[in-house]
Amino acid sequence: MNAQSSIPAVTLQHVTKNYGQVQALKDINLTIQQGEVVAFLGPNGAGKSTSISLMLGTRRPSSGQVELLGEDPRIANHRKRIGVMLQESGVPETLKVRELVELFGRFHDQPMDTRAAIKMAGLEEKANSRLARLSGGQKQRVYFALALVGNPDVIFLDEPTTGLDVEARRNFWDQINDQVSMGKTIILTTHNLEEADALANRIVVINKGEIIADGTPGEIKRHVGGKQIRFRAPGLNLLDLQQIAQTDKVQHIGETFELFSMQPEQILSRLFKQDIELSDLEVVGAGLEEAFLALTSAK
Ligand SMILES: Nc1ncnc2c1ncn2[C@@H]1O[C@H](COP(=O)(O)OP(=O)(O)OP(=O)(O)O)[C@@H](O)[C@H]1O
Repeated sequence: MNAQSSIPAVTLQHVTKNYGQVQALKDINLTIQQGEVVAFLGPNGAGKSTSISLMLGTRRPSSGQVELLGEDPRIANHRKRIGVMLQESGVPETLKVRELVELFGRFHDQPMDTRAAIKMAGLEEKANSRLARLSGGQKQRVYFALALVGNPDVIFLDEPTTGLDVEARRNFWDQINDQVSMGKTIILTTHNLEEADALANRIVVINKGEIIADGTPGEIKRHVGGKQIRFRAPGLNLLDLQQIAQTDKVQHIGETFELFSMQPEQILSRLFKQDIELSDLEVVGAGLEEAFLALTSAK
């Protein structure tokens, strides 16, 4: 590792951000190394966009320290090493795709060839179209090309696939994964659990301004307990099951009970000992969605 790449991409130390009475971020501590692909995952209003804006230096923390590539994020020189795809881009819609990509490339010292950036974003057929004539999904690709064209070391993607259909989303994931395989640092925000799982090697779960989990997708899934148990038991009520299972992570959906446990065998054995009749029994590995729900509802 050379000295350049040993500098973290981002550090946040004891960072808080208040908007008037609203405490959007509460004492956040986080280091993202270069080469990591990190997804900020959280519900609406969790503080994801605020975190990104602090990392980009477009907002200042109320207290604490933020560094981008080892320096204050507002240092102009550093801005040349980052690529940003925000939800609102504000770029002129009268320009053609090729013109826009070329223009953005000029803001950087070592831009990519315009054609290469257009190809990477899968926009070859639209290169001569004006932005105003593109669909929402195609515009998102243009914003992606604009984030890439400067050949950045660190790429920020704020909800990159919101509003895309399943196929467009998967195509977009392929393009993001191409950047991952080139060793770029990628920091993205998403509500989409499948997206975090598909792209990131680290997921930071944020809720109500606090980091409530930070790990690989596998670790996040394990955080909630190893297995999901699902069954029907007509004679059983929720409180009794919570007592038998010794957990309150139990849900009653229609006639089906669902619970999470690291020791599903012990719970099942206790249920059988009490002669509780179960039907439609399933024991499966807990998914990211269950992990996320359990994490955010625990707070
Ligand atoms: N400019 C602002 N003025 C006042 N409050 C704000 C401002 N921006 C964000 N907030 C508040 O700060 C909190 C965090 O918002 P933020 O936009 O960072 O969340 P988010 O996780 O990105 O949400 P979403 O997924 O909905 O985009 C919310 O309570 C929000 O209402």
